Amino acid sequence: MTGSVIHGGWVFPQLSSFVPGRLCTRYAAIATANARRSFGRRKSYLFTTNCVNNVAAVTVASDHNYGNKQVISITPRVYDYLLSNVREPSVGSSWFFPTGLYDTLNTSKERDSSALQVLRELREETATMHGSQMQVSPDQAQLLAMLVQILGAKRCIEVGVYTGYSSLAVALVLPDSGILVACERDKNSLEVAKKYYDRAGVSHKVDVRHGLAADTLNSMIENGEGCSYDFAFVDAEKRMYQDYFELLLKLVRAGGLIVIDNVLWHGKVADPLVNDKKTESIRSFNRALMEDERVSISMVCLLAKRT
Ligand SMILES: C[S@@+](CC[C@H](N)C(=O)[O-])C[C@H]1O[C@@H](n2cnc3c(N)ncnc32)[C@H](O)[C@@H]1O
Repeated sequence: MTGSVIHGGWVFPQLSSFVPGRLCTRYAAIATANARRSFGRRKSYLFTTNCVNNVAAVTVASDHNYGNKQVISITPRVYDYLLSNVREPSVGSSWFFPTGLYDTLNTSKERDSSALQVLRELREETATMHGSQMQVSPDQAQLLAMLVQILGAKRCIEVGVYTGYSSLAVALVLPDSGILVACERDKNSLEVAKKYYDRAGVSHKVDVRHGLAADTLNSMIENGEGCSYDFAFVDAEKRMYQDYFELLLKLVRAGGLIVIDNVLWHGKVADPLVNDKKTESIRSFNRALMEDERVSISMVCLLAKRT
């Protein structure tokens, strides 16, 4: 079975030579699963995202290796510009397109203006917390939400919720009948997430699962939920990526989408001098994906600046 491979996105050659301590790259790939032995023929997509944090300068000239495209410098100014074009909700804005959240919220004037700001408020509260750099950036959240909408997803899974920013972005665009299974091992973070699900009026769409994500995913499979999900986002333990991927391939339907974060891992995967366990594990995961004919993949790079 042959899977089509989509290669898109941005290239950061010689990444390790650019202020490596200040670069944090995340990557994601899109994969199409063409076949599953135990679940029959299927097609799903895996999408992985990158984030480059605090990039001082990434300067690369045009090069025929990159199709004569110039790899642009990403500076804080460029990233600020990008962020200024993100529709994170603010009062009166219809960030998330004509369907989903905004329509729902408009049915209740009371909820309207406050709920539209919930993501922003969650981000602000998270910024004061330990581990806040783990949260996806507004542009990443917007992309996740858009992918969910394009897919028409109703049943979603998130592995690694933290305080809930990415899961809230997804839940907000799900239809009222939609569900997001939110897997997280840290109870305290989940308390924050639940508070904001409530405030945004999406608690009924989020099935919070406290515990180790692999256990939760396994129990969902045992529960007969195979091939019943449209979308999954993975943003948890890096050394578990291959396991999460295999479990999610069983849970996500043919034609579904799996998004995997952090696959460039601060640029370390491209640096031969870095050989720690997490980096090695992500490298090996990326290599395996390249060979995996069950899926079509696409690696893209998103930018995020640490606060
Ligand atoms: C990068 S953060 C997730 C950020 C989140 N997606 C957001 O945008 O705010 C990773 C989270 O995964 C959780 N995590 C790590 N390993 C886990 C595991 N084995 N099972 C469940 N959650 C796990 C951590 O507690 C942490 O909250």
